[in-house]
Amino acid sequence: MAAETSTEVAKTAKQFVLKEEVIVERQWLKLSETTYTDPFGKTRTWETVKRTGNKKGVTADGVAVIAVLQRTLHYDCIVLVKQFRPPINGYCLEFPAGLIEENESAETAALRELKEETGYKGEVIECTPALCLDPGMSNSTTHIVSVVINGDEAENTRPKQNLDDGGT
Ligand SMILES: Nc1ncnc2c1ncn2[C@H]1C[C@H](O)[C@@H](COP(=O)(O)OP(=O)(O)O)O1
Repeated sequence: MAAETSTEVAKTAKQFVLKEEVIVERQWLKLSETTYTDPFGKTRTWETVKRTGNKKGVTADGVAVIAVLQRTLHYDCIVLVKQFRPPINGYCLEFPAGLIEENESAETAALRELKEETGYKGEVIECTPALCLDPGMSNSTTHIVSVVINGDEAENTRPKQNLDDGGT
């Protein structure tokens, strides 16, 4: 690595957002122009995507569930769901996931989404803090929730999905 020389400008300025202007807002998402200061104190802009709405009593936008299915005489399995995702015009194999509802805890949302998307009833083991998985584009946050499923229990032997319509 090159040694710092006296001609270089020190990157010392504390960075912060000055303003945010909404360019377009629709039902689910909005695109904004975020004006912020760079490390040298210069004003710059960023294109930012945020979810619309201001849900009360939630600690993140969504949850993703790492669910381990445990059954006697079987290897443990991680449960994934296959879903069509319009932004990529293709199908994804994903952890069961979804948006947290108003005043719902991450743990409750995780078990609800797991039940809706896979039919399994799980038990929460661990939950991460809210994680921002794509901060270069969005402020959207997710809790990753670890769950175990007792596959020997009667209600987990023939799980059935129970999805809503999805989309608009
Ligand atoms: N960008 C978007 N465009 C259209 N519908 C959206 C959307 N983001 C979310 N939705 C809708 C679709 C779903 O009916 C609903 C909630 O989705 P979800 O099941 O909680 O999350 P996920 O899509 O991760 O499974 O929100």
